[in-house]
Amino acid sequence: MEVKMKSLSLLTDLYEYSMANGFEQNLVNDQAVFDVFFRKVPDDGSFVIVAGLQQVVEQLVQLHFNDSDISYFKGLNLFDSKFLNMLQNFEFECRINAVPEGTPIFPREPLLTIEGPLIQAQMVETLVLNILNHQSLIATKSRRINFAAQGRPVMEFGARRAQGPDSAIFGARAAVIGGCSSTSNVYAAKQFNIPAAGTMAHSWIEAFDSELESFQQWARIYPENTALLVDTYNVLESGVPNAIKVFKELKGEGHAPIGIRIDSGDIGYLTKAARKMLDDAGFYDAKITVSNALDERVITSLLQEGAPIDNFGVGEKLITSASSPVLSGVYKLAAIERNGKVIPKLKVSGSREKVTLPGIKKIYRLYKIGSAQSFADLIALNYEEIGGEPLSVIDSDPLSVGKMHVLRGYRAEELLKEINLTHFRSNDVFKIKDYCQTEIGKLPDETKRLTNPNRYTVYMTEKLANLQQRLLKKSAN
Ligand SMILES: Nc1ncnc2c1ncn2[C@@H]1O[C@H](COP(=O)(O)OP(=O)(O)OP(=O)(O)O)[C@@H](O)[C@H]1O
Ligand SMILES: O=P(O)(O)OC[C@H]1O[C@H](OP(=O)(O)OP(=O)(O)O)[C@H](O)[C@@H]1O
Ligand SMILES: O=C(O)c1cccnc1
Repeated sequence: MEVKMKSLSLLTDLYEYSMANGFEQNLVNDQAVFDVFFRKVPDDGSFVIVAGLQQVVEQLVQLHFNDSDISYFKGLNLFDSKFLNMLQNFEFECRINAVPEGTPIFPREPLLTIEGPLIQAQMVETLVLNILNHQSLIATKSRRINFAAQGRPVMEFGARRAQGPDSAIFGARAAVIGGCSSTSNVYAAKQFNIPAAGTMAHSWIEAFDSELESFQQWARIYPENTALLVDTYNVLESGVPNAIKVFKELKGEGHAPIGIRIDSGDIGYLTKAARKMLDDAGFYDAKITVSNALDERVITSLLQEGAPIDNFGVGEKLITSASSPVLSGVYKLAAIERNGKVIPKLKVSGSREKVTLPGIKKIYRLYKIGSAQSFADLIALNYEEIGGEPLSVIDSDPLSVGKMHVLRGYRAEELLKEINLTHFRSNDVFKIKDYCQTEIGKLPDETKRLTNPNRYTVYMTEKLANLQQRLLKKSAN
């Protein structure tokens, strides 16, 4: 049985409840639509891999407030008794549309929308962002690291250096969505049905009187799983020769060794020399695993210099997204529904980049007819017919020149899907990983490279652009 995340109803910023309490007294019957989107991709990449929807849904459907929560709220002396009564009998009534986990998504596109009573939709902002921002950040980092590894398996090794237990557990899940093949984190492996993997620590080797004896004892206990850590004393003079001795003994007993792990020093030089030694001894199939503060930059450099590496173990730089540790996904009001009328909302800001896209929207991935490769995305108002031709669109990037284009001969695939909250079944993480790889496969190659990727165009329809302009003008009056 799958273990669920603990209830996090109070994982919120106080102001969500201060506003909700105020809305209860003012706009109690208003419905709202909020969009989750981000403006900047970590590591200057071109897309984010969305992850965390399963945990968002688990949290929202079980959102409730027990007696101790209510008495805590009472003690704050901020909230009206009507509001506290509502919390006591709380049932989440909002509808959610979201892109499936594993979808690559671009700046300004709503990747999740929440529609329902204003009070409720406001209350869940912090929790929704907390979950989506974390898992999407790590899935995005994992995609980069796995892209650099060019298909070689990457084991997630980060539990000891993650920022606390939840980052380790949900980070491991996100790392698999982004491309990792296994995790050393046993809790995450059990919870999410991920293969648990690992080798040994230096302490195993140090604990014995000699390196050779430590290897022999390991081989005796795990004859079918002998990956020996060869860098405790001296990789080429001691570690690899001792590993070869043990592999020969194992071979005599009919077992095939797994290989070696190198965790320090010049990995390029050491793996080449170790590969030669293993091959000279006839152990062509013994795999070389490396670790030590690896990330996409180091992995790219190692593979460029021809390092014969079969597997990577990646911890701290992945689980903390060390080189770019923030995904600033935001939660913005797109519309209010009052007395059956939809009123689009816009946040105007000093910076053009921060002006929001008003109204209830849908997003589409666009393909030329007959092509499996997408050329752009499109943000449209929810009542627009997309797929008919021709369609007037404009680049949604606030820094673009703002020229209108006419799209012809395209196919549009809608990305936001309504989530059935009562019968939501999350996919297996490996299914999500496969889906992620398929979806990335549909994007232009230039958008995927690690350095200076080409910006992928996200259009908005003329109608949406006009609405934004109209509201901007109105706000200036
Ligand atoms: N040939 C290489 N090309 C690029 N980066 C490398 C190469 N070999 C190792 N590295 C990376 O360089 C960094 C070296 O870090 P550091 O100096 O801490 O390692 P170290 O010398 O093995 O020390 P320690 O034993 O403390 O880990 C690591 O991130 C490692 O993965
Ligand atoms: O470098 P990372 O990408 O985070 O990968 C995980 C690191 O954790 C271990 O080191 P540690 O020194 O904690 O323990 P050890 O004695 O097993 O090497 C392992 O040997 C890796 O170096
Ligand atoms: O199993 C391993 O080799 C491992 C696990 C966690 C961290 N470093 C290495």
